[in-house]
Formats: sequence, C-alpha cells, structure tokens
Amino acid sequence: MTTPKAELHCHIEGATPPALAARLADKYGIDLSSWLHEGRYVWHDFSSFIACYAAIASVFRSEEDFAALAEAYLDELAAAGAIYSELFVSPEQGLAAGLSRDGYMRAISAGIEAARNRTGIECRMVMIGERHMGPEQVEGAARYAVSCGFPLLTGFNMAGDERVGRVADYARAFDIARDGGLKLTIHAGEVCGPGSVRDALDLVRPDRIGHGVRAVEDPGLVRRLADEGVVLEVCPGSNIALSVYPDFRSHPLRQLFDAGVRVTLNSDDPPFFDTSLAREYAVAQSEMGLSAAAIAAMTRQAIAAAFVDEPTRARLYARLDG
Ligand SMILES: Nc1ncnc2[nH]cnc12
Ligand SMILES: [Zn+2]
Repeated sequence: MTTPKAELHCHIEGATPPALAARLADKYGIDLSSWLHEGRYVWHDFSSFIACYAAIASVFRSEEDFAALAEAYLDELAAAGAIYSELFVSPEQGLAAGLSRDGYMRAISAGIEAARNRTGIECRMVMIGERHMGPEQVEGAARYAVSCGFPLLTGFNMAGDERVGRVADYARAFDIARDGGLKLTIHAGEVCGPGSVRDALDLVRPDRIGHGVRAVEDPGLVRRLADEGVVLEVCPGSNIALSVYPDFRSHPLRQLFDAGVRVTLNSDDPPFFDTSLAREYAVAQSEMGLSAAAIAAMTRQAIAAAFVDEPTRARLYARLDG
C-alpha cells in the first residue's frame, strides 16, 4: 500500500504539466518558446520563475481547461496515496483568460468534485493574493474571497515576490479575510530571512506559514515557532530548485522537525521544480534523514492544520488510521 499523504501547499497553475501547457498554447496560438523548451519550463532565478509561472498560467482560457487541470492534478495525487489536498487558486487568472472570477472558481470546484467522486480525495481551495501586485490587489482578492460563497474555499494566502513591500502594507487584506471567516497562511521566510517570518507572525497572525524555513537562521525564532505551535508548509524541492539551499542534505526540514516545529511536506509548483508530492516524501526519507515515523507525523500534522471543519478532519484521521 502507498504511504498515506496530505498536501497543504500547491499552486494549481504551478502544477501544470509541461505537455498540457504545450497543448493549450498550440490550441490557442500562444507563443511559449521563451518559457517552455523541450518539455521543461525555462527560468533561472526567483524573478524569472515568477514570470515563467505567469506565462504558463496564461494558457488556460476556458472553464473546461481549469477544471481539467484541477481534476488531473488531484487524480495524480490520489494515485500517489494522498487523501487530502489544499490548492492555491488565483481568480485573477480567470479574468486574464476572459472569464469571470466566479467562472474560474466554478471550474476549479468542478474539477475538485470530479476527482473526489472518482478517487475519494478531499480538497479545499485557498485564495491567493499576489504580493508584487500591491496591497490594493491583495485586498481586492481578500474582499472577493470573503464574498464569493464557494463552499470549498476555506483560506486566504499571499504569494508572489516576498521582496516587494512590507508585510504591514498587506495586514488589512488579512484582516478582511480573517473577519470573513477564512483561515490564513502567508508565504514568508522563503526568499527573505527570519525578519520576514517575524513580521508575518506579528502583523498577520496566520494559522500557518508557507515555507518559513529561513527562520532557522534565528534560534530564538525557531523556539518561538515551536512554542506557539506555528505550522510550516515546507517545500524542500522548491527551495532547492530556487537556490534557497544548495541540496537536500543542507535543507533545514530535519533541524526544524527535531526542534519541535510543526512541519508538513509539500510540492509548491511540482513540474517547475522537477518534483511531486510523492518525490518530496521519498527524498525526505532517502536524503534528509527522516524516519518513516517522522514523515507519518508530518502527514498527521497536515491533517491537524488542514483548513476543514471538524467532522471532515475526523474523517481524514479515520482514513489515516484505517
Ligand atoms: N514558491 C513560490 N513563492 C512565492 N510565490 C509563488 N507563486 C507560485 N509559487 C511561488
Ligand atoms: Zn508557494
């Protein structure tokens, strides 16, 4: 039997297989030659990754395209043993495609339902505001998130370029989301250091942090994360591909786990980083020195931190234990 898995951090457009991007580009007459070459995405640093990501996300043009993407990704996860997934969604991509935000959300919801009906995988959506688009856009995303009424949308997140602006500039967006009943997570401590994680904790008061790994540079902050029970959505393969760390052996996942920080395993944007959730699980054991029991504890942690209601969480635990 495959090891049960759960994922809290995957950007749905970032899960686009290169072959699908090529097929849609061909169908819609989009030139992707700067971003896709011989079946691989082309980028060389964080800024060009963000640009490549945007170019690939732009090949989706219909509700059917978005629905098929979500369904295919969740089918793949379920086949790898995943029982739960949180997908980061960006309704701005719907607008860019000439659809509405609602059309985009309807499409991803339909993909999720189809995958759940076939495989049993449970999934929730977390809405993304892109930091480099500025506070007004991120607040707009939060306002839409709290008013759109899609039942599978349970969280709000800020991704994008962590080097842009100050966390304080975005605190209002998170207040809007929290007041509207959404759970919160925020990308921090990925490209920027411990100060970014501290700002996120102090100014956003999130339920979880996306990445957060660079907190390891400040032992006092690591203690705080452990003491406060902050959950980190760790994405080792992404960190290595983006040169945050040179290799899996230098990655701080094990150090954070051993320090008592609540860590989970995630793939972020799998084909961009030559990874998959299954690979992250395999490498954590084979190259990062984590035991099968430690990895099982991370899966349990992901269920504990999932943005679901309590009956759903109980059902997920039952599947883990079953
Ligand atoms: N790893 C990442 N960091 C920030 N923003 C992102 N958007 C997609 N992937 C991202
Ligand atoms: Zn991410």
